[in-house]
Amino acid sequence: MQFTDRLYKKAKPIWRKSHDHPFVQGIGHGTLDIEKFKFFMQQDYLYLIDYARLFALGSLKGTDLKTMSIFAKLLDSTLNVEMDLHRQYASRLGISEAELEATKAAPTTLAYSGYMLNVSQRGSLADLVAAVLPCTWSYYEIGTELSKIPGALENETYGEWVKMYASEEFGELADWLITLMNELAEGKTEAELTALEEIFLNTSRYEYMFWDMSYNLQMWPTDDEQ
Ligand SMILES: Cc1ncc(CN)c(N)n1
Repeated sequence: MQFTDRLYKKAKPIWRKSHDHPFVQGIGHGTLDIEKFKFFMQQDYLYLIDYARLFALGSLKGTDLKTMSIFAKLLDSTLNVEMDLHRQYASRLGISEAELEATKAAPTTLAYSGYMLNVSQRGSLADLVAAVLPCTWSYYEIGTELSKIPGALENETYGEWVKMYASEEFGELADWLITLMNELAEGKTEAELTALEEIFLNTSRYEYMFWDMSYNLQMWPTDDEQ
């Protein structure tokens, strides 16, 4: 059994909750309230800025040119393909690029990005990959699953989103990170593997919280005006 099989098995109940979340199902069935999607897009844009930074850090921590160049590809793809989808959606939804970048981070966005960056900055390349893997892998799984719902890919509002995350190109990025995770896990002690597993489970939990935050338009409970 590969290390990522073990991770997948452990995280499955959490991932299942994300798949079944009304936000995710609403995208697949085209029934999601557009205000919730707008909120998600803006928060996700902020999240992706830090997610891109993680790939830059991966390139820095990589010890061979192949690893460095694949992280560079992940960085480019995040900044110029995935975030472009957000920019296009924002323009369709009447949000300017300046507004997108000036979005105030919600507590879950801040906590999730902060956790990933903290683990990756003070840890090893294996810690970094364990932190980002649920993001890429679970989105590919969600995209693929939603793409099987009749009409999901053709939906006027959410079809492009489903297409992006179900695409072969996005799947290749997830596959590459899976392979790297298994390579980096080789020779590690059980205690080290358990620590990686905990990071993977934590970002899986944050993934669920991100859907839930977006569905509930959850900002700071302390501020009246957001
Ligand atoms: C919160 C979150 N997690 C993952 C992804 C996929 N890159 C994303 N866009 N947003």
